[in-house]
Amino acid sequence: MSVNKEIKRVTTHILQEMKQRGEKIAMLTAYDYSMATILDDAGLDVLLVGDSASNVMAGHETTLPITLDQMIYHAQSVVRGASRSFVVVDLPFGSYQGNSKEALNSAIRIMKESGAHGVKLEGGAEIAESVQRIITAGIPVMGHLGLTPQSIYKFGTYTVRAKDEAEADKLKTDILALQDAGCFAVVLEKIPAKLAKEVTESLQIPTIGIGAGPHCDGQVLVINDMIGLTKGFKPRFLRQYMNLYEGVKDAAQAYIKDVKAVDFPNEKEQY
Ligand SMILES: Nc1nc(=O)c2c([nH]1)NC[C@@H]1CN(c3ccc(C(=O)N[C@@H](CCC(=O)O)C(=O)O)cc3)CN21
Ligand SMILES: CC(C)C(=O)C(=O)O
Ligand SMILES: [Mg+2]
Repeated sequence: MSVNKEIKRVTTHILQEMKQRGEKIAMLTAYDYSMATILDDAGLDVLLVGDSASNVMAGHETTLPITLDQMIYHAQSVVRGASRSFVVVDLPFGSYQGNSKEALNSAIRIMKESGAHGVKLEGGAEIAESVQRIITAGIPVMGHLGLTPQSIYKFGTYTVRAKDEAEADKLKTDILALQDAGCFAVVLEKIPAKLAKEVTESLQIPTIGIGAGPHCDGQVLVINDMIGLTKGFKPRFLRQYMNLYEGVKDAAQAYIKDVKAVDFPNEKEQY
């Protein structure tokens, strides 16, 4: 028995228990080591290495261009910073839609090369076979329904999903398919709060909402959005906890001023 202080890692089992006792699951995205250390220390239950890295890290307009190799690089950095949080990694567009073997290979690469604890895939019944195959290999899978940004060109907009009955019925079928395939949780993005409540109550596994109301078992936001780094991005579902854009800009301008004025470095800041 090791005498080292044990760090109790959040597991999928703990997340199920949280749903059962009504404790909400707090999840945020993370893409790099420094932010992961802060968020892990703050007590986040789950860190998501989101393919939103394509937008907020790389500056792409959509999540489509980011590659599996790039996701693994972000995941490795986050895993090094997370001692307690459960780390989930998005399988990027093009790394799992082909067939279930491709999906399994991509999931295995993420687990083997990054040390993350689970993967997330967008889609419903059409990916259930892939989900099942990944879970059979021992890899925890999180689902993602509602607004699925990897299929943005099928819809053309980022508007709220499953507002009409047909789409809501499809989501209900899809989420059951994901639960039956063995997903440990499902992200619900931009769907009516009433629908999210209904499916959350009907499921055994936790739902994690983003723009899906207060009745989900947990919430997720993109870290850059909630600390106010993504200037001009203020959808209704977003709560901004700081304005880091202005904070960093002010700091940078103070630095410029000090450098130009030969105020920095001073006597104490040199050798
Ligand atoms: N920075 C960032 N935050 C995110 O939440 C995020 C990403 N990037 N990239 C990947 C996806 C895309 N997501 C999005 C993108 C747009 C809206 C959105 O609601 N946009 C506008 C317009 C919606 C409309 O056309 O009605 C809004 O103001 O609501 C929501 C989620 C969520 N993900
Ligand atoms: C918005 C969350 C759920 C996500 O998938 C991402 O950040 O990529
Ligand atoms: Mg994503």
